[in-house]
Amino acid sequence: EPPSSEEIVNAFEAVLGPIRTSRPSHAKGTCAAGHFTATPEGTRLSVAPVFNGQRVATVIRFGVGVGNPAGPDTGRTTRGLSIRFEMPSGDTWDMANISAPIFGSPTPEALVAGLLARRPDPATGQPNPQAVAAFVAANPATTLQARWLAATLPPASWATTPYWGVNAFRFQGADGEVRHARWVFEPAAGTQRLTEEETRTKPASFLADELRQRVARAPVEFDMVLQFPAPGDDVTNPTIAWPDDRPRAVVGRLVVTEVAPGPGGACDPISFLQLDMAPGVTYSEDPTLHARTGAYAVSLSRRLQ
Ligand code: HEM
Repeated sequence: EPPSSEEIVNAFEAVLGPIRTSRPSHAKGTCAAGHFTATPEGTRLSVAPVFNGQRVATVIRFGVGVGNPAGPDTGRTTRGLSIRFEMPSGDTWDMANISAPIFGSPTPEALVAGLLARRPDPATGQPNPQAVAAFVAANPATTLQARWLAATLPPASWATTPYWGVNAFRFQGADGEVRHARWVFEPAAGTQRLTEEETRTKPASFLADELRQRVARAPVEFDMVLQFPAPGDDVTNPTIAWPDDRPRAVVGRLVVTEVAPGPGGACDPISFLQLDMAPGVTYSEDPTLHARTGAYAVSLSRRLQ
């Protein structure tokens, strides 16, 4: 039995305290807006309306993978790119992507157990080191994302990192064929990272102003790229990336044209609910994907109370 959405959000609260107004994950963020247009290849590979080749308006949120809205922009955590596609029909499609190719838990069970193992001990206010060590020893897959992040300098800008969707999905093409794929948003500006020294000297909050200045000069753009698995590649485990040499297809371009002048905005009182969208883009068998939407909805209802 996987954990319920309430049990998942309760586990975040056990570590961070009750959810008030900010998200328990990617608590820090800035709203933006823009548009997305599928390439002809995207229209061929998915019959979902978002890939029909027309310009689709988007609500965007750039985030920092911290539990505290005042957390630093310089830490070895993920950055986020969340997108709500608003179809002219009024339908929406949401996604929330991160600046790492892998997730920190192979299953929702491991996510909940990992959070509970890190709950502060009432006596010390700190997690119990034995409980954390025992959990990690029993769940080595939960260390892979942290190891990737420790070995990779943080992005110099929200505009200069790839953002991976991480979970695999099933794309139904115009030919009726259903193909598993993962996506990544590749920055048109190229990948640029902070230097080791900048991770110590940059202010705790620089990403929002950097993006505002950048977008004031010219739109910030990303290519949406699909990656297809080879036989034997695991479509169910988000802690393992598929090798780089797998076939890829550029399916669309995201253009960021506006950044909110300060905190708040259209991205704040919503949650990016990754729904199972039939037809065109549906869930794979990855169990963490199935756990997301319900947990995001419970989190949203608690932070809007
Ligand atoms: C077991 C799987 C997962 C669970 C239970 C989970 C849980 C959550 C929750 C509760 C939130 C806060 C939602 C809100 O209040 O609106 C959140 C946000 C977020 N998650 Fe996940 N998550 C999971 C997997 C993932 C994966 C695989 C990714 C990577 C692509 C990811 C990326 C994000 C991002 C970027 C946000 C911030 C969204 C925003 O900007 O509003 N999550 N997650």
